[in-house]
Amino acid sequence: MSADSSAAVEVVDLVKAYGARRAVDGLSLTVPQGAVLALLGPNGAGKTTTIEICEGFRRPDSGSVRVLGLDAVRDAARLRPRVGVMLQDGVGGYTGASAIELLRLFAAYAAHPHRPEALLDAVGLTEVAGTQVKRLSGGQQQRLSLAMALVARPELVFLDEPTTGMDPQARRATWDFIRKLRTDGVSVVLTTHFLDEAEQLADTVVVMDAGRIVASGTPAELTKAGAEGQIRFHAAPGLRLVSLIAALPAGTHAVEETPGHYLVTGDVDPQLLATLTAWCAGQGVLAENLSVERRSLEDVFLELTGHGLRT
Ligand SMILES: Nc1ncnc2c1ncn2[C@@H]1O[C@H](COP(=O)(O)OP(=O)(O)OP(=O)(O)O)[C@@H](O)[C@H]1O
Repeated sequence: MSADSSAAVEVVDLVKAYGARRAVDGLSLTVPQGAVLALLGPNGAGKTTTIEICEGFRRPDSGSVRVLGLDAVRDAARLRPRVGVMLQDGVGGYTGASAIELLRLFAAYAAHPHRPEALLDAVGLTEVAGTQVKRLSGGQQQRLSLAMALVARPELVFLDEPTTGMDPQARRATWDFIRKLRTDGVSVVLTTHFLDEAEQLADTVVVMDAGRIVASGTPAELTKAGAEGQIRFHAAPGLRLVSLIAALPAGTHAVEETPGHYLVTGDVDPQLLATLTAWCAGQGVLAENLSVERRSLEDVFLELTGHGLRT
C-alpha cells in the first residue's frame, strides 16, 4: 500500500507483540483529513495498542505509522502540539489539582489554546471547575479528559473510549462535541465498544478482532454488505407464498418459519414493503407485528468472528 501523504493518519502493516502474543497483527488503515474513524472491537482486540502507537506512546515492532505526514515515533515531539490525546485513564496522574487548574496548565503549553473556562463550560463542567479531579465522578473525569485533549486546538484527536463511564446525557453531549469537531475540520480517531457510537459518529468503521481488521467501511456499507434486510410479520397460517414471491422483486424469499410467522428476505426498500402489504391486502390478509430488521454492526461482527462484540 502506498503512503498517502495528505491523510491525517496512515498505518501500513502495523505489528506489535507482547511476548508471543501479537496484539496488533498486520494492520493497515487510512484516516483522511477531516474524517472520523472508529476502531470497534471487543476487549483485547488491539484498539488501544494501535491508537497508542499512533500517538507516539508505544513503538511498533514493524510497519509504518504516519500522522499528519510525519513519522509517529521519530517525529513525536513535533506532533505533540498538533495532536490531541484522550487516554482511557486520562486524568489519573493529576488528581490533586482542580478541574480548571488542570485545564489551564494544559492551555499554558499551547500556542493558541481555547479559553479554559469556555471549554470547561462546553463540556458541562463549570459547576465543578474548582473541584479536585480525584473528587470528580468517572464520567466527569472523562469529560475533563476530553477538554484536555482539545484545549490546544489540535488538527487531529485520538479518543480512547471517550464515552465509557458516562451517563446517557453526557454521552449524547460528547457525541455532539465530536460531530462539531468534524464540522470544524478536525480529524478524529476513536476507539469504542459501542456499536451505536460507531454508527452515529464514524465516517469509517474499522472492526478489529485479535489484532486484525475483520471488516471496514462506512456504517451503511458494513451493515448492508453481503446480507440483505428482512421483514417479519404474523398472519393466518398457510398463506400462498408462491403467489407472494411472484409478486415480489426477483431475489426476494419468503418462508413460513412457524405456523403464522413469516419471514421475507431480500433487498428491503420502501417499494418492497409497499408490494408486500398490497399483496396481503389483495388476499384479505391482515399482516400483524410487521417489522423491518436491519443488520447491525453486531450481526456483522458475529458473522465475521463467530463471537459477539461484548465477549
Ligand atoms: N503493555 C502490555 N503488556 C503485555 N500485554 C499487553 C500490554 N498492553 C496490551 N496487552 C495485551 O494486548 C492485547 C490487546 O490489548 P489492547 O489494550 O490493545 O486491546 P483493546 O482492544 O484496546 O482492549 P480494551 O477494549 O479492553 O481496551 C490484549 O491481549 C492485552 O492483554
